[in-house]
Amino acid sequence: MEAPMRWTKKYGKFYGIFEGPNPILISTDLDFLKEVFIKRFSHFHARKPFPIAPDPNDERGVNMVIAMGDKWKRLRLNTNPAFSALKMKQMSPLINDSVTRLLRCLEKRCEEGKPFNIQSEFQGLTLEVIASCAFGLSINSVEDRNHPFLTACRDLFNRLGNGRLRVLVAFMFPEVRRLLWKFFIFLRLFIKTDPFSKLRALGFEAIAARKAIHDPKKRRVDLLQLMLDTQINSTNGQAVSNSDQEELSGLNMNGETGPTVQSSGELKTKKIADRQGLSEEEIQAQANLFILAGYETTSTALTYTAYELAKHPEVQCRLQAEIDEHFGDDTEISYDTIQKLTYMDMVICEVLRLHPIAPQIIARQCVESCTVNGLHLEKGLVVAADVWSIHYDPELWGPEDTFSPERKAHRHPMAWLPFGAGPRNCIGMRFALMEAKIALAGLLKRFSIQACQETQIPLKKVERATIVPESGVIVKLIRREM
Ligand code: HEM
Repeated sequence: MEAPMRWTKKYGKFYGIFEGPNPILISTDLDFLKEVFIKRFSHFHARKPFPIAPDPNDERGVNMVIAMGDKWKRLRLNTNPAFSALKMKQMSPLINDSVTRLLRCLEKRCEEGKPFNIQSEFQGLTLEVIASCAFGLSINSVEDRNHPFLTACRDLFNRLGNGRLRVLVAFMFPEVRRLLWKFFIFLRLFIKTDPFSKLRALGFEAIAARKAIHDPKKRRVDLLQLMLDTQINSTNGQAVSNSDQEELSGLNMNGETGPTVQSSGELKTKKIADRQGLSEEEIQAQANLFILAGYETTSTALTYTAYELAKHPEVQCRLQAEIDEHFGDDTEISYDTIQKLTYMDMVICEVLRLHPIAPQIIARQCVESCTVNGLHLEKGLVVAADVWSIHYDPELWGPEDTFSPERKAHRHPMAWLPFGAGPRNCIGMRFALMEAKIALAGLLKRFSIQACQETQIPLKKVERATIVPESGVIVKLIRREM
């Protein structure tokens, strides 16, 4: 976590490291990063290769994070509409249901009057929400902390943090990556109880269950259904609905240069092929990915927010005033009202600036040699943003590195990177922010979060697949006078 910050202080805005034999250029030069991530995207559309992963061009079972080139573009084009503002609004009642259950649990915590780890409450919430939206499953992990789905996901994230030796071997000898991956797939044929296999099986079950529903009145609007609809639409020769065309125009291999998908190199405009619907294997792979990408990240964002609010009661009071002004006694926290909470937005932005959750993934691989701002970059080179140094840069954010939501009025498009940047940024950003805001509005309307003796300040963090508090965040809840 701290190493790139130290190196940036020592070597400046550009320097290189090797991961095994693989060269990585690390930079904090915002204009250069803007070229790589946004403007020259057609030369940098691949991610840094994952140490142990399937072949990115593999037709089956590749998810959007791993896929490259035309394969990635087709997955993203087909999935983007599911994350539009309209679809978020339609999905928000599902989130509200889970938040209502969360509030009942928090009511009990408050009555007990004892300190508790708020991270595990948020984990129950975000897993329930993403399982509902990505798989159509009702798992009630908000109340049932030992739900097999929740334990499988926790187990999976703990495992992702282990296996450093495997990762080291894969970095040192890139040619064994695919072999290692095939070996693990082979093992899974026999060990059907591992969390990956469980998730995969659940994904296929969910697709089959959804396909068996023929009554349009029973149709749910969720991520799974919207991905299945791409199959129907493409059979009709209409891969995406007209209302989604606008959303799709935002995805552009050329970054900022206009709505048409065009590029140099191998990425050509292939409108029909791009919009060909998703296969079942692909839907299952994306649904699994959403569980992994949406569960721990969003619960961690909520946990860091609780930590900062507990430490800064004055910010919490101002946020509560904003929530009271907009919500009155309504029980349902509507999507439209959430959009009006400008201070809430500033608070979350500031939390994610101080606590980036997945900065290590914000990197691109050069797929075609080129020169960017006078620097020649060879095909295969990985360019990574040093997110920590950028987020804590006093020239960008002012001399204080304390929590101060008001400072948001900013800046360069590459100065704030919690969700990455460019056409390959986080597809779930809108979803995560909506969920976090609904949860916080519900919570802060009824309770105040209070730091106590057990609250670890400063917070120790640990780097696993994401960067999380080492032992959660312990707080107390106090009921508000209404
Ligand atoms: C606070 C919560 C979240 C954070 C901080 C976060 C962060 C990130 C980051 C940093 C990236 C890499 C972006 C880049 O390389 O430019 C990413 C990618 C991604 N995220 Fe998120 N994420 C969050 C929530 C979610 C949710 C809820 C979902 C799905 C429901 C999701 C799905 C994805 C996917 C599929 C990608 C890969 C996109 C691609 O390669 O085209 N994320 N996320």
